[in-house]
Amino acid sequence: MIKQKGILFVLSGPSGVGKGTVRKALFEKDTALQYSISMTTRPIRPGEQEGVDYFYRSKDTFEAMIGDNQLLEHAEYVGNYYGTPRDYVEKTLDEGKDVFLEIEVQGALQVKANFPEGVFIFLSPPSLEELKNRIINRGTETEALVMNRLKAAKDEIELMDAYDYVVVNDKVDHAVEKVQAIVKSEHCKRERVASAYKKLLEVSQS
Ligand SMILES: Nc1nc2c(ncn2[C@@H]2O[C@H](COP(=O)(O)OP(=O)(O)O)[C@@H](O)[C@H]2O)c(=O)[nH]1
Ligand SMILES: Nc1ncnc2c1ncn2[C@@H]1O[C@H](COP(=O)(O)OP(=O)(O)O)[C@@H](O)[C@H]1O
Repeated sequence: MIKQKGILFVLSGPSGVGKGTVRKALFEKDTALQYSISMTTRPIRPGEQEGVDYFYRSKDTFEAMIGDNQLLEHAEYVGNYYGTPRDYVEKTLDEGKDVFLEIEVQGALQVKANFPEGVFIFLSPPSLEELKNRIINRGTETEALVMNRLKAAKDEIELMDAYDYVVVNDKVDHAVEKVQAIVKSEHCKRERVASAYKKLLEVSQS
């Protein structure tokens, strides 16, 4: 019997909406999802670790990887590059394990164009006012960068339609539960399709 490939889940949405927070809370629960660690040219922040939060690389190294087609997608976001190493994703899906990406909107749309069978989840803020508060409270950005990120967020929210699911991040626990429900439902859907396919083959062979 052919081994089934894993499912690619993509969590995306504007900066500051809580993607990182929701993803970390999701991975603290018992989950079989495999997180794909991204590569970035942005400086490491206090408390972050190489190979845990990101692979931190120079602009030259990043551009060489783009040239070698080693990234599944990449985007320039507020002055820095971010990208998903292709090898890890392909190898893990081939092993039958689900992969989870947490990326910004331009990158998610590139993945969708190349990998339409993925499951695309848009994490939405309860309001733009709350999004602004979250970015300011996080305290990682200067005032000019906060405004940049908010401007980007308004454009990104307009792209919500391209996603399979929208999850509002009102409370972290609620958002995590909704993402878990999506993962479960996608597995059920796949099992139903696989079992219907198996039955059809049995009928045609009898
Ligand atoms: N396209 C793309 N975006 C990414 C990737 N990794 C992280 N991002 C996104 O890049 C944006 C900026 O990330 P970061 O600098 O860590 O800031 P923060 O998420 O706002 O704390 C966020 O929206 C991330 O989700 C990636 O591999 N590809
Ligand atoms: N549901 C929520 N309610 C209140 N604050 C939140 C919620 N989710 C995330 N936050 C806070 O918002 C800020 C941005 O979250 P973060 O996970 O860094 O966003 P992103 O990864 O989308 O840029 C952080 O300070 C985080 O603690």
